[in-house]
Amino acid sequence: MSTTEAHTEVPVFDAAFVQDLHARYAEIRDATPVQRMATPHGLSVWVITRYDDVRAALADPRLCKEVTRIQEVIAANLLPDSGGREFEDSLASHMLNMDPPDHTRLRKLVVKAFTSRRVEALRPRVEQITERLLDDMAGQSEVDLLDSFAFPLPIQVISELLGVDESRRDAFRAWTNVLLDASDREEAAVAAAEMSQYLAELIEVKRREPGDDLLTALVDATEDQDRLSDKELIAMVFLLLVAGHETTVNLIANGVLHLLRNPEQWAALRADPELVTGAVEEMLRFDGPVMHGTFRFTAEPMTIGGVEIPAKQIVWVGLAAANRDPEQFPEPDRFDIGRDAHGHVAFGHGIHFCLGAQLARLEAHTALRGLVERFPNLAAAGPLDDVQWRFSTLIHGLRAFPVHPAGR
Ligand code: HEM
Repeated sequence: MSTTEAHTEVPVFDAAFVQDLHARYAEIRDATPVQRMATPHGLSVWVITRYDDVRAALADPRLCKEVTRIQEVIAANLLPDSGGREFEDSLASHMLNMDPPDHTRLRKLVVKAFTSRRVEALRPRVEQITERLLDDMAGQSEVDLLDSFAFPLPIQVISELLGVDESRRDAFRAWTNVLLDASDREEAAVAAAEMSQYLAELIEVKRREPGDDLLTALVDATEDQDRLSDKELIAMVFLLLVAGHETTVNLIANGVLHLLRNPEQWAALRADPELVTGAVEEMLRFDGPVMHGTFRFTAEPMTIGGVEIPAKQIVWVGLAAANRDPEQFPEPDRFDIGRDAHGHVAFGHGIHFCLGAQLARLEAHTALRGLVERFPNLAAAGPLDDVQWRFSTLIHGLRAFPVHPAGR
């Protein structure tokens, strides 16, 4: 069967699929461990949906990420006449798009700067920002939880950590949305150019005026007389900012959605806010913000879950599907903050395991605890069964989440 013939049959990963994500992935997982799909841009991909296969794939060096080959692999997997967009590569030379030894080298340098101590030192500031946002919500009968709380908290934290000034924060949100969502090619190119220019300026400022911040530490980070080049620094800061903008936001909002859909779980958390640690792990497992691992392709033909995949094929490692695999998590579609969610793959696995996991957990714990203590009667302002999900091939997040902070 030729690549083109195969596409007439394959399911499309589109807005309707995302709207019903977990049920659709459950059907696929029951039917086959690896399913061929197409994106609305006409890209052909293979999706891995079972937990064991997902873990194994994330640790398998035959699944490559090499940035310099992305363009070639994408071009080879586009349907004819798809008019698919080119990959924006000006910001793409970061470690999440690299294999060893380049990945190892960059990760070592950033780990030196992004230490546990630096993250832990942020705790009082994260608490302060959370308190201020909750204060602002207190006087209002209805707010969008995303705009008023879930977005500004991680954005402010990562922006302060890297030294992005206040006046550019809205621009950052707009740029990252354009680059991550299914948006048009010209718009993405403009956003990428504006963002790299701003990042270059920011790095220049830190060179002239070093501070006690992560960006200065990244500029200064050395290992065996090695350091990050300007291009690597720009791509690294871009990666940290995007990861810091698009992930924790949706962890908080998706998690609160499921807590409100399961009022007995919200009541349990309200009665004992110490349950917040387990609640956040279950939020990550049940509906984490990252649906698939990022771009990977087969360096050579390989067999996953008994399915043969030829070389140079794009593979989506289905984190969201794996986290609902009944073989790993009994009754996976039951949201239960008391369960042992240990082993979930919401932060990935292997050499690319999320570098920001400690920061994300710190933010989510603080946010959730603050919310349940301050607004124990928090209630959705719209029907909870009828929420709208954003269309993205990577991020699972709500378009809006109107709530009454003090209850109905
Ligand atoms: C709930 C929040 C978050 C989730 C669910 C999440 C998830 C992930 C996942 C799944 C990966 C691996 C992707 C792959 O293997 O293809 C990853 C990598 C990464 N994440 Fe996160 N992330 C979160 C927050 C953050 C934050 C706040 C930061 C930084 C401030 C961050 C920085 C990174 C970086 C730098 C990598 C690349 C690591 C590497 O290539 O070695 N993440 N994240």
